[in-house]
Parts: sequence; structure tokens; C-alpha cells
Amino acid sequence: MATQEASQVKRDLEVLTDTRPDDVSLPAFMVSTTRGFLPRMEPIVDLPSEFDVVESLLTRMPVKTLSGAPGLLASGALGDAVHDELSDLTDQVEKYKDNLPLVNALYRDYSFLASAYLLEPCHMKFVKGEGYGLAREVLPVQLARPIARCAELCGFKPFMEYAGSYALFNYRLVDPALGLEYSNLRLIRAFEHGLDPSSSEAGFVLTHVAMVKHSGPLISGVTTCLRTISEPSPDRRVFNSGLQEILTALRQVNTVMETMWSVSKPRSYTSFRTFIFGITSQSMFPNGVIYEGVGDGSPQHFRGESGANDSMIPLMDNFCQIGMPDTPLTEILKDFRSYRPGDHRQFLEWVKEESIDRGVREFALASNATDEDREPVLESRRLWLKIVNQVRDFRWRHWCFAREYILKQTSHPTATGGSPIVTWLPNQLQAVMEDMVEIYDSFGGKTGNLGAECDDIMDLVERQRDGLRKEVRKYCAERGVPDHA
Ligand code: HEM
Repeated sequence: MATQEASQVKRDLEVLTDTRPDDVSLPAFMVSTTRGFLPRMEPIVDLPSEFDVVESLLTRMPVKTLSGAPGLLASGALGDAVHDELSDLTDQVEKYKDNLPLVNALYRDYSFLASAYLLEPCHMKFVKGEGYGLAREVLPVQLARPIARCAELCGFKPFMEYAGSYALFNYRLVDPALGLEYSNLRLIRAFEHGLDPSSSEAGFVLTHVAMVKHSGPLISGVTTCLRTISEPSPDRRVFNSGLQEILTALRQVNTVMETMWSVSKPRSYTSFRTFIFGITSQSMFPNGVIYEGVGDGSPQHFRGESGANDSMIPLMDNFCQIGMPDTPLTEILKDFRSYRPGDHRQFLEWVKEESIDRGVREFALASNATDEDREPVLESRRLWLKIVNQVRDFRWRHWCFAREYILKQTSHPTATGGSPIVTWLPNQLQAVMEDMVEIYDSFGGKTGNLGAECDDIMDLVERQRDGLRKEVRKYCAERGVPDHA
């Protein structure tokens, strides 16, 4: 299905092989075997002239502007500038409603202004070492109405999101001919020092982009497996080639992830992070936020920008049917699934259903296989375990990030997406490791003939499982939080 151009996998959902970058009637974010979860085209940088004031505010906004001079957020002057200079441009947004990539750029830009406006007082307190204090709790009409309309047109929440705004629609290419090479990437918008490509803010965001660049083969591998298994007599060798494609892509994703340590410094993260917090579960917003001129005026709650809304790991969770425990923490994971482009959401749901309905996991692990198909079956099992191991590797490195960039830097209890910082990531990491142990044990552990590489992986899992339990217990005791991990 996915190998034909723009093949239909479900009504309204297409997995593209040609992303049709010039077609402005389609949403910027779809799913393709070439650009994966990245937008169909490079993000739009320039806004139409009706939005010159928006552009001007965003250019002058960062703590350090492109010229190196201090910007509006350096002195807490953004709020006044928004009130003095910006009018409600919702009618101008309306003029572009048939150009979805452009509306997506407007959504990105209004979401940067909205988050900076709301969280500016917290930034001013934080840099003085006084904690976050309280954020502004009313979003004025000139920000509230346009962001609400752009979000509605693009299918996002009216608050900064990971894909549609902060990360995946926020890079530009210095030289279009060099494409997505890391050194060729720059941020379009930034809060702190991010317009300087060597800054930690730029490194943080661009590492996400550089990882998602490898998501095309992930989608291609998953669709190959699902297509193969739907056939009357599935060809295991083709199925294994799909698994191999997934494994290779995940290894690339994890290799790029490791570069985070050098391009974004642990000590710098908490200073630009202030602006990407959400409203949900944050002490800065005890009463939510009122969007002036929108809806019935009741306070709104949205989660903040977070890599938790990236689609690569959720894709693997769904494809591999990794079971999550029945805990309140898993409810947060489910809630995160709604903070992403509509096509990503639909694709993830489709993969989840197909994987279960077609019995992908049973086929890959083939517990009832006979001797004659022994080698290809062993290969499926090995590949499967190695794929889940890459998910573990991602989540383990991620836990290390959380420890070094957050736990060692601040006592604030919730992450930008509103999850509890000590227990949430371990909730999923432990689940992945339990899943691996279950798979490995079902084949008799070391007697299962999966080979030395798989045996070594499982030795590591044993050590990490115990280490993680102890570490989480220690942080929970130190911080007085219940231990769910
Ligand atoms: C310095 C680097 C990073 C830090 C400090 C960090 C921090 C966090 C935190 C605290 C969470 C918990 C959710 C929440 O926001 O409430 C989270 C979740 C997540 N982040 Fe990151 N992140 C980093 C880099 C990345 C990168 C590069 C990616 C790549 C796409 C990523 C993808 C994810 C995913 C997939 C989750 C959900 C994890 C799960 O399902 O178990 N993160 N991140």
C-alpha cells in the first residue's frame, strides 16, 4: 500500500511517497516514506506583509537577538510591546485559510508570541533566582483570536506544540542545496539565544529535527511489514527486510540523539525551557489561561511543548505492541498522543489497530514455528528484540538527559509537558525492559539460540532494570514523591 504514490491506507489518511511540497491545499504535516514525520516541505520562513508587526515583534523578542543585542525578553518588555503595537489580525489570517502551510507558519509564530507573552514574568523571576512565580493568566485578544483560528485551521491545540511549532516547523536551511545536513540548519524563531546556531537552545531544537530526518525509513519499514502480513501467505523474508529497515533507522535516530550532549549543554537547558512550559499541571498557571475573545471565556489548560509529542517512539510502541502499565502515568502518555498533527495521530492509531488485528507480534515471534522455517524465524525474533532494544536505548538515554539536564539542575517537579519529572519517563522505560525480558524468557533465555548479541543486550537490560529502580527510589525519597516506577 505505501509503495504506490500517495496510497490510501484509511479514509482521509495517506502515506505519501511524493510529499507534493507545492500543494498548499494539503496540511504541512502528513506522513511519508521519504520525509517521515517532518513537514512535507521545508517550513515557511517569511510571513505576508499584513503580519509585519508579528515579524517585527518576533525579531526583537529573543533574550539575545540575531545581531547579538539584547531583545525584548531581556528586559521584560515584550508584554508592553504586544499591547502597544499589535492589533487583532484574525481577518488577515482568514485571507490565507486555503494555504495550509502558510497558516501553519502563522500558527508557529503566534504560538511563540503567546508563550513568550504568558511566561515572560516567570522568566524575569527565574533569572533572578526567585523560582518561576506566576505567569500572566489572560491571553489578550490580539494573540488569542489569531492563534485559535490558525490552530483550528491546522488541527492543532491553540498553544505551542512540538511538531507544528517549536521543533519540526522551526528550522530553515542556510543553503537549500545542502538539504537537512545538521550544519546547514538554523532556527526560524527562538526565545533565548537560539538564533545563534552554536547556542544550547538551537542545539536542543535542531537535534530533534536531525533525528526525525531518519523517520522516513521507519515508516517505510512499518508499512512493508503490515502490507506483507496482510497477504494470504506472508513472505517472512520480505517481512524481515521491513524489520531490518526499521532497525537501521532506529540506530541512526539513536546515534544522532547521542550528539545532544555536545550541541546543547545540560546547564543551559533550564534557562530557555521557561518559555516552553504548558498550562496543565504547572504551578505558574494555578487558574489556567483565559483566551480573550475566544469561546465562552472559561480558563483553558494545554500541555506544554515536549518531545513526548514526537511520533517515532509512539510508532514503535504501537507497532511492537509494547504494553504499558495501568497507572495514572500511562494516562498522561495517552493524553500526549493528542498533541500532534492530525495525520500523525491517525497514522499512529492505524498502525496500532493493524498491528493487533494482523497479529504482527505473534508472526514476528512465531512461538509455534516448525523446524523447517527455523532460520528466517530466528531472524525475525532477533530483529524484533533488537528493535525493542532500540526503543529501550532511546528511553534510557532520555532518562539520562532528564537526570543531567533537569533533575540535577532544578527541583521544579513537572516537565514542560506537565508530567512528573522523577517517575514518568521510568514508567515507560521499565515497561519496555519488562517486555524485553518477557520476550527473551519466552524463548528460554540463553538457550533460545538468539545469539550472542541478543544475550549481551539482555545482560545490559538486567543491570539497567535494577539500576533504574534504585535510582528512581532515591529521587522519590529525596523529593518526597510517590514511587510508581
Ligand atoms: C536535553 C534533551 C532532552 C530533555 C531534557 C528532554 C526532556 C523530556 C522530558 C522531561 C520528557 C517528559 C515529558 C514531559 O515533557 O512532560 C520528555 C519526553 C519525551 N521526549 Fe524528550 N527531552 C530531550 C530530548 C529529546 C529528543 C532529542 C527527543 C527526540 C525526538 C525527545 C523525545 C521525547 C519522547 C519521545 C518523549 C516521551 C518518552 C516516552 O514515551 O517514554 N526528547 N522529554
